[in-house]
Amino acid sequence: MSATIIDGKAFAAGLRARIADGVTAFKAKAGRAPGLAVVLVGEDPASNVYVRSKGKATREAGMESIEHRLPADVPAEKLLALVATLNADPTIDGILVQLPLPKHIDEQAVIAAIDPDKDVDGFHPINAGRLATGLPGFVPCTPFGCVMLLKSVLPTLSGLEAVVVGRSNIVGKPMAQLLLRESCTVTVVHSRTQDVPAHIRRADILVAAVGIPEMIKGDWLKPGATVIDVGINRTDAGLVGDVDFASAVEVAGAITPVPGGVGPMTIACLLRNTLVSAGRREGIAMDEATLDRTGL
Ligand SMILES: Nc1nc2c(c(=O)[nH]1)N[C@@H](CN(C=O)c1ccc(C(=O)N[C@@H](CCC(=O)O)C(=O)O)cc1)CN2
Repeated sequence: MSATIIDGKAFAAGLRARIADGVTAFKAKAGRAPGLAVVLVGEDPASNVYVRSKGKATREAGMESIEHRLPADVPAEKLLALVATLNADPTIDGILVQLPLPKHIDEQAVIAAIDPDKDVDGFHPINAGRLATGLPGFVPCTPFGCVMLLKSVLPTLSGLEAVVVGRSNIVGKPMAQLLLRESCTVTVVHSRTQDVPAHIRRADILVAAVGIPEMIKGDWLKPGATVIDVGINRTDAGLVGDVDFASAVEVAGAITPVPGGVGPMTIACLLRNTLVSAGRREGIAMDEATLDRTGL
């Protein structure tokens, strides 16, 4: 048996087209484009690529992209002052500080300084609390994209056993919350978990976000499971996920590839959150049901 390959690149292209339509409608009503400010500190090569891609995708969707690049040794106060300026700017609907930040800057303090209603990354503790308590807010882009991909291949998530591998604030924890919101039975596996394969073998849905190249093997999977691989690991053999694709594709029912699976959804969902933010800030109802449609 060979699994269905979940084409995140194609799904993200469809979502971005719906966002572009939404932006056109927003502009006609608001008389301005939604604005996304992205802040990059330092010269991390991967972050550089992601920030460039975000700017390009933002402009292609018809939005305003504002980029701020600060040197790696910038004092934290200067970064916090920039965030305060962006918070106060009425033309900015979304603020994103690219992670990771250099070691001398307290990431949590920077995230907490962003206006929660412009926090299109969904990382602010207020948005984490809103997600945990079922209130409307912003959901982190990567897990949000994972749920969209899951819904594109599964008729319902309700009642399914879901295992999330990894407990980061960016992916693992919000992913678990989102799956709970979809009425899954959720287990979070992490570095102290005993007998990880035994947990994974129970999973109808597996989300791997651990950052260990090809850690999860095909014979750890429940046959027919839906596998979402969030890992992006650069190895001598190229870019690989957290799941050993070659063995997993023979056992899973559906699986995301790396690259071309979850990654493209991250930027598409960022654009989605920015458009929704602009709509909320201007009192213009955006059709979230259409934006979040799960068919291609
Ligand atoms: N403030 C944030 N920082 C970071 C986030 C985030 O959501 N907000 N996520 C990651 C990096 N990231 C976006 O910032 C990101 C990662 C991967 C991709 C992507 O499209 N990946 C491609 C492969 C691209 C490659 O060759 O590297 C794929 O998987 O197909 C987009 C965005 C950490 N920081």
